[in-house]
Amino acid sequence: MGKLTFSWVDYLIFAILLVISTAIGLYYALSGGRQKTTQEFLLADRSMGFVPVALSLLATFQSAVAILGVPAEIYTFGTQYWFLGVSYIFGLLIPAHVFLPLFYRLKVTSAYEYLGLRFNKSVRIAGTLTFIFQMVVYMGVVLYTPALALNAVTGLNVWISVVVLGVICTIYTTIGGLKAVIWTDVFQTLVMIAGQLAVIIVGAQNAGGIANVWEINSNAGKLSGIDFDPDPFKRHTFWTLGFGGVFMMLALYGVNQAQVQRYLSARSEKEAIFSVYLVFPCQQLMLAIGSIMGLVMYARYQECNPRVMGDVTTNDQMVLYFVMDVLQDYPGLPGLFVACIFSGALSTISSAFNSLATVTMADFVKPYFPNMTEKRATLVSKGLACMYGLVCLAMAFLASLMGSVLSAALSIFGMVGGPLLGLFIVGMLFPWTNAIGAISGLVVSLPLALWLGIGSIMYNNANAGPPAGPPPQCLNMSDFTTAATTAFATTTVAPPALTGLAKFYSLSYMWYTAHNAAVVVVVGLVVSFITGYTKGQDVDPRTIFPIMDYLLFFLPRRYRQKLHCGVRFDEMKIEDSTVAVTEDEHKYEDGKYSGTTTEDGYNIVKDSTENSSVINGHMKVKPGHVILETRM
Ligand SMILES: CC(C)(CO)[C@@H](O)C(=O)NCCC(=O)O
Ligand code: NA
Repeated sequence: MGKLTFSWVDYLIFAILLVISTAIGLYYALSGGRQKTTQEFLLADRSMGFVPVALSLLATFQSAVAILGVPAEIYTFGTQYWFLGVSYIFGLLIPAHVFLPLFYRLKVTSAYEYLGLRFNKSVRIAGTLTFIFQMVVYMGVVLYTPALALNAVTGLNVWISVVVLGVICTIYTTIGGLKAVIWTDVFQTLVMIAGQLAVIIVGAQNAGGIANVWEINSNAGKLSGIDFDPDPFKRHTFWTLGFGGVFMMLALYGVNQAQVQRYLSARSEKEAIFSVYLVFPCQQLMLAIGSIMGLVMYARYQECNPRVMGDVTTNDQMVLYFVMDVLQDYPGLPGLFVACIFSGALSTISSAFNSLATVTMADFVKPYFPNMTEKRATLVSKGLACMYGLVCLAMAFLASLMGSVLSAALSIFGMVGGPLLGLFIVGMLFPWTNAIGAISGLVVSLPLALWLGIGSIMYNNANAGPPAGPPPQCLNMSDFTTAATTAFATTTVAPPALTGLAKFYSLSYMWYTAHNAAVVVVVGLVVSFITGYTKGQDVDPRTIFPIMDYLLFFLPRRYRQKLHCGVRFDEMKIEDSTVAVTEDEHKYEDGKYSGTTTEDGYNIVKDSTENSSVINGHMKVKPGHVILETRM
């Protein structure tokens, strides 16, 4: 197979992507508040509507890794992976209704401020460092993947792509702030969808129509039924994907700063929740597009696997090989597809730069320089966004060491995102956890997770079987060799039973997040009870999620209250609300609000009123105000 040749139309389309992305950055550098405040640069002035927020949420973790990885996965192993879509239901509902409202209530800028409010400064810093580590490693994979794949099929130098991507992205992120990041995400998402649809349409046409594609895959047994095998060591089953996947989604959509920042950039909490709802169909669409492309690929290569023929050396090159194969005669389309995979990468690393700048600012700079001027703070934020861009370039070198990129990326989410999710879960659901417990949980879980994850990657690389996929019955191919047949024959040999460490390493990577988060929770609770657990009345009720009220909603209030373990949720409710004070309810004297009923029906019995005031007939409860006692 020759290298993919680009016509001038292809170059033009690719150039348009880069020019429009940079132009959006320039537009937001010169309009609105001109990126002069951190509110604008890091939080888009909290002015975004739900549609751009949703598309941006979608684009953050949808990079060239998924675009190249999902079809290759489906092509090789059949459609089982598609069941990951099941996990999106709870994987998005829980972030929308548990994590998001909590961050809004606490008015944080960095998600890890929560850890400071719930535990202490050390836990907050540990959380932030974990996040930085996760995103920096992930960025390396995201930047390197498209560059490597492009190199394989077009001969374009890997480091040229890496530098073009890194530099363009650093520029528009640094000058345009979060508004530019979100609007380029919107544009790039559309390019991603267009590029993949073009390949599917042309590919399906060549294979005799989509119905034919479906039938070929069906006859070959590629359309997997639901696999209910509970074995957690099996890579993809209904449980690993549909259940383990929920935890991966929680780590990404619940507590990852990149996404939390998008929630906070929305006009209102309602608008933010709505954007998460809108992510659901979009995410399903992306998964379906990737999966169908895998099926179309199979239909084309059912009789002759390019991997076995030696034309393709890794699974990650399959998609580009296929694109080159079917789009060659359509000038412009190869360019569109390359624009599509670059869009995937750009929209991910731009989110990463901006969120990394935000946490570094909020968790490391602001607390130590509280009097910094807004002008200087914005300048520092821009410097940070730019610095992370350069770090990301360096990380691309490291990524060249990983195996299959899709499982590598998802493993990173679980290896580092899992322990981080665990910190939030043990904080939000278990009031007894103290700071020592939380830190211990992280300190035990993270190394264990890295050992499991890296061990698994190394073990699998060392024991990688011959290429799987369609049989090499390339009888019509002149370069068919017996070597290929021999290579293929070994795939049918049953894998040996695994024991000891090998068994440990073979835990499905889809369970990583859940497993690693669970380690934090168990260690966190055990250590808390050994070192003296925190009493319910001593934690800030705003940092706890009253899960019992939801699980046991049918119980009468007074029973449920007993299950609050002393956490003063009722006070929080009033602190958060505005109390309606009608004429005849003005029973209070000298600023005492006793006898007042709040809007949600609580009767204030006792309070401390120094921080309260009556505004337009409403009692406004200011931060710091404590309602000492309430009754329903
Ligand atoms: C994160 C999910 C699973 C969410 O659908 C998906 O977008 C995905 O497989 N991402 C892989 C990582 C990446 O594309 O960078
Ligand atoms: Na992306």
